[in-house]
Amino acid sequence: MSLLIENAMILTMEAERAVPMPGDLLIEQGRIVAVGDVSAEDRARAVEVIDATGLVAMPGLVNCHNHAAMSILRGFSEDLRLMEWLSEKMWPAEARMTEEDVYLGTLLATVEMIKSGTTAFADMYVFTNAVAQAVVDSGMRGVLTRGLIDMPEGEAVRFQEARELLARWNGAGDGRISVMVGPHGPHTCPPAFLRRAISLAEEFGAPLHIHLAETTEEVELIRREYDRTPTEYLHEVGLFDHHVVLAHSVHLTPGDIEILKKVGLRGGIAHNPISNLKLGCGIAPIGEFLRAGLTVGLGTDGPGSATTLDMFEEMKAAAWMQKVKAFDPTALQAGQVLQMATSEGAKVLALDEQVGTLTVGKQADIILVDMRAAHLCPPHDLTALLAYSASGADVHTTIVAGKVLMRDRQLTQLDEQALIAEVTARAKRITAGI
Ligand SMILES: CSC[C@H]1O[C@@H](n2cnc3c(O)ncnc32)[C@H](O)[C@@H]1O
Ligand SMILES: [Zn+2]
Repeated sequence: MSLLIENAMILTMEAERAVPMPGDLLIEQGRIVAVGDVSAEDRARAVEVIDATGLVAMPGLVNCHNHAAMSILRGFSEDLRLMEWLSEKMWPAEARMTEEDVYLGTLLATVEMIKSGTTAFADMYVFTNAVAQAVVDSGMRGVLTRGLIDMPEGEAVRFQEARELLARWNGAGDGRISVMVGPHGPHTCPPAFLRRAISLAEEFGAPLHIHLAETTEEVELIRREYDRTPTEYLHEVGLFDHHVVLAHSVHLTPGDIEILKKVGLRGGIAHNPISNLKLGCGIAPIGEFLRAGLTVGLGTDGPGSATTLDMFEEMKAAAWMQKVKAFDPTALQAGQVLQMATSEGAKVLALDEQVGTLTVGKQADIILVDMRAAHLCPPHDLTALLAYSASGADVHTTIVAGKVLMRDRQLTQLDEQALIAEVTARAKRITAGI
């Protein structure tokens, strides 16, 4: 099966200052086999042709941190501090959620992501068989973890689910699913618990994904408990000997950044600017991370804290926040946030051999963005327009592993209205009285 995308402006994202070039893309067996000039002979083999006149073809966006099923809790509880929001609202609601709720919530989130140009996402949640099944059914690419929190009861069950995710789902969905180990965070994972999670990762040769230094409360708590910063704590327990995704990392000190630099951190930071804004967490020191040579990707966080899963909004917020933090409009530029949302995000999630750039041999995770709109005119600088002026609603077509999941804004696999009705009905039961 081969798919030809012709007459596109192609942004390969192979370099920060990549310049869009006119041309075609040929996809065979789910992979990119030609970029730019496609020979007449190759064109003739195409079974399906998409005319991309007026559209930019670029790598699908990579969301490095999500709790997708929380779409079922979106808008249920707002304007609270993180610890209060989690312990008084989210965790009681999650305790009522069934496997089917998680499946449908995740599937609804995939609709939103596909419609706004995300092709791969990292997730941390519970009932992960259901999360994985939703990823398979959606056609998206997922990097999944079973979130592990130290609680008085059920530790064996949580670790059993994490183990099952690793053993059963890694590589599933024709290789679209990969699995990491997900200790939730420094304040929810004491040392022995964290070591158990690391051992599990070592057993399966899997990377890890964890929240880090999201709030000043967390920093104070870890200081009181261990007389360390959260980063020092994780370092001492041995987390940084592995490929690790560090979500948030808002309150890292220069010493913490030095630690990550010294260990030659494999993986990187999943920066969630809108969630950090909305929860009043602060502004992560992205400029310092980049100067230290760390890899930084973008994420939304869960739909409860992020409001939407639109990665175009995250690109804007990331740039604006760094500019205002530094009082410097040259801080974090358009090309950099586009890289964070594509090629750099793929590195953070250990997906860079497969996706993140439009390169021959990589998986065909591609989006077409419709530039034929008043807010995307005139085309002086397509990179700046994509980073600062476009939104998820401008995504015309979304392709994962060569399969078209949305064509001309019509979903090909999922029934959005049916999912909305199902999730709306379930949300009432979950949140009643909390
Ligand atoms: C045990 S699965 C993951 C767990 O994380 C919770 N969560 C959602 N958003 C955040 C956030 O911003 N910081 C920390 N934890 C978060 C979610 O409710 C799940 O319980
Ligand atoms: Zn999170």
